[in-house]
Amino acid sequence: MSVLAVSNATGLLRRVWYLFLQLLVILCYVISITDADLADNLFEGPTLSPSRVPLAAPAIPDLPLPANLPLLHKPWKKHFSPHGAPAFVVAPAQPPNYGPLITSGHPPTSSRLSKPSTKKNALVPPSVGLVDVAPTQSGDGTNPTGLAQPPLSPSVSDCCKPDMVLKRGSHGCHCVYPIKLDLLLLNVSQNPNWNMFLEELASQLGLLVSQIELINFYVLSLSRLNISMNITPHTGISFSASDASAVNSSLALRKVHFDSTLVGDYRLLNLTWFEPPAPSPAPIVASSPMEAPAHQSSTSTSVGSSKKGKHTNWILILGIGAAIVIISIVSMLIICSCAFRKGKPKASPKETVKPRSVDPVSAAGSLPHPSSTRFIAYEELKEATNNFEPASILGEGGFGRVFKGVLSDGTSVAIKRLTNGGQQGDKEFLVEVEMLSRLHHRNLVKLVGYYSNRDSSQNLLCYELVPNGSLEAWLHAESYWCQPGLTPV
Ligand SMILES: Nc1ncnc2c1ncn2[C@@H]1O[C@H](COP(=O)(O)OP(=O)(O)OP(=O)(O)O)[C@@H](O)[C@H]1O
Repeated sequence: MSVLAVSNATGLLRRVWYLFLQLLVILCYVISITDADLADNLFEGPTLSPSRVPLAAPAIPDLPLPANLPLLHKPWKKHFSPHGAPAFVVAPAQPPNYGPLITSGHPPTSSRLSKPSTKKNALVPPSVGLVDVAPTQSGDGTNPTGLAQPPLSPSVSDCCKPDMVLKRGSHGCHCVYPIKLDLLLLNVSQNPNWNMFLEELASQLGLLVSQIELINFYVLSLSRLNISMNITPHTGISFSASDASAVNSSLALRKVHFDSTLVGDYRLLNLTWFEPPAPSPAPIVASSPMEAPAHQSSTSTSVGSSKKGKHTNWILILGIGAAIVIISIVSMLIICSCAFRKGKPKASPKETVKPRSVDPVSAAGSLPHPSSTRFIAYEELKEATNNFEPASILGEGGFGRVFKGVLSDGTSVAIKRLTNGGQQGDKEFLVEVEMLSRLHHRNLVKLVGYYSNRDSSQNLLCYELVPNGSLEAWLHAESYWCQPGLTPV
């Protein structure tokens, strides 16, 4: 393989290597981005727990979520955090700011709040529940406000999976994914009709009353109440994105109006939309009750799903990386093979010079002749020097005698007849002719032409005649011209 081809291949390899490094950098960047997403997912995991529903919601725009929420990459649940959540509102996940008006019938304990979405036999309609669970009315000392408690659903068991609740009115353990709502009621009357409240809420949200379950409440002041509820889907196991968005929109923009004699104005503190974790419906019936707290179960489930996502992402990253490496290697091989193929014709500098500068054979038995100067027939040279008569000798050098002559076109020339140098001499002669024919300088005698015949071992060079003899002749005139066979020009 020639030096040229090797250097070309090295350059290409270097380029391919740079390309490979660039791809590697891009891959690292992709990995870092994906890692950030993974970190986000992991961070987000625990927040999926119903017990960690954020109350101090981040600021969000006033506008409700669009009706067509993205269905791809759906989170397991979505928080529709309304705007303007009052800072003094007590988070459901945190110990409420109990004042002297805490109701005694159903003290809102944090343990209840940690499992808001699981209920046992919550099949009692609100009206019945109201009768069953309503606390003692005002004036009993336990509830100084005299506020009638909302009809909370009975306590529950852990029949359902995390984030799921029992569907009201169903038989067995029929679990569904709810929408969790936290409303701040700003002007609750002394003795509100909670049934009417639920009816108004359900009708304006396009729901059935049986779909709404009140799960907790905090009394914040004389007329303020923080109430939590689950809304279960009428059909299927979860709400669609558009349904959830519609509920969020209606409440966030306060399109739902309650009778002023009931609860007055309100604020949507939090809305959480739960969804099945996979596109395929989640199993409806849970296998066994869970001993662990719902918070832990849910958290572990979330982390598990995050791990699944992480695993999938890593497979994707590894796949992309492997593809890049394979493509790089294949490209490198292709480029190398192309380079070597290109390098072959350029075999060697020696070989490249010959075909370019030497013509095909001009006489039988002769080597290829140089094209850069004129080939003069032997007969013409013979004629020009009178058959190389001794009288035309100009001098003699190391390679042979030099004859004075006149070519057929009248050019006076000095013809150097080289002594036999053998086949190797022929080669060297032709190379020299090639070189001499390309040399042009005012102090150099111009080569007019040449004659070469390998068979007869005749090699002659024909120069321009330099009149007035040589410098040596002028310096040593007598001794020079006295040499036998030499005559002044
Ligand atoms: N172009 C020329 N015109 C006139 N005379 C020439 C020319 N070339 C050579 N001569 C004469 O022929 C003699 C021999 O020349 P040649 O070139 O063969 O040998 P050289 O240069 O003297 O020595 P060497 O053989 O070592 O190169 C020269 O001394 C010169 O007198």
